[in-house]
Amino acid sequence: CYGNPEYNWSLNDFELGARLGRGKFGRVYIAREKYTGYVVALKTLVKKELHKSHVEKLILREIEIQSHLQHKHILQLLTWFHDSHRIYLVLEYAQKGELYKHLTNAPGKRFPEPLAAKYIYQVSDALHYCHQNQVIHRDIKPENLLLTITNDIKVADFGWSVHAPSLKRKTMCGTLDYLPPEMVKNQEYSYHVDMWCLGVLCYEFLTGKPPFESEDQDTTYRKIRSLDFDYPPFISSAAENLISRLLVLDGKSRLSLPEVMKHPWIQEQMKKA
Ligand SMILES: Nc1ncnc(NCCc2cnc(NC(=O)Nc3cccc(C(F)(F)F)c3)s2)c1Br
Repeated sequence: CYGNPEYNWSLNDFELGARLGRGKFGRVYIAREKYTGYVVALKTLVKKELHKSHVEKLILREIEIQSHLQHKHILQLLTWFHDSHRIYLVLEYAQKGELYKHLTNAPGKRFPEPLAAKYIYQVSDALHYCHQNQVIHRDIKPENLLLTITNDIKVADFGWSVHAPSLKRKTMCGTLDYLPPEMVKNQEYSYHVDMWCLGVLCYEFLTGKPPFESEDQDTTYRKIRSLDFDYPPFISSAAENLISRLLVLDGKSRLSLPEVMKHPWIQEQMKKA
């Protein structure tokens, strides 16, 4: 039966539904496990694609890391299997899908402060749990956050996460907007990279744009290294205080996650959420 760890899952155990999204390496479908009727998200990854981009090890590391993490704000990897062409990740289904779609559809492409604070709190909670398990996520951004039916955060896609401390280059990555200075300079880094990304995320939630966004990569790099960004007039001073204590060039001087969760802006705004 399905309880025993030796059961070999296969595509035959699932009825595939609509496509939920597509990534560079494959697609995500909503699916139903035939025996229990349990609804999941099925992420398919094309082996040839993974091989071409030399990321096979990353997917195995993701599976290894994810199978040890269990937290209410981390999207659960339920199981995985593969066939001749593909690797399949059987994931918890987040009913409200990708958070970035809600961000781009929001008025002014930004969240009201109470909602932004709630999300930052929940991402901080998930990251604190990861760090307690010696895992750095390294890729916190709106595209990797999902929302449940109750509008709560699920941190997803540990494809780039590593065990701390690390020097692993994040070679092929989408946007540079979230890269911390220590990674831009290819220096040794640790958990603090996630705090930097949290600062970038908070700024983007409140303004609709990441702080160092520019036309070209080099300008983005330069702005990150010189901390060249400013706050639009509508940002509250409490929010500005939190962001300015996360977007700090020296990783060790960034606010810790418990301090983020206790920050006055978070506490104040969550009362209104
Ligand atoms: N509504 C929804 N409810 C649940 N899930 C949804 N989408 C899937 C979210 C994901 C969770 N985990 C993921 N992991 C990877 O993608 N890993 C990945 C991918 C490529 C390469 C690599 C690597 F090989 F480079 F590491 C690793 S995607 C949606 Br929409």
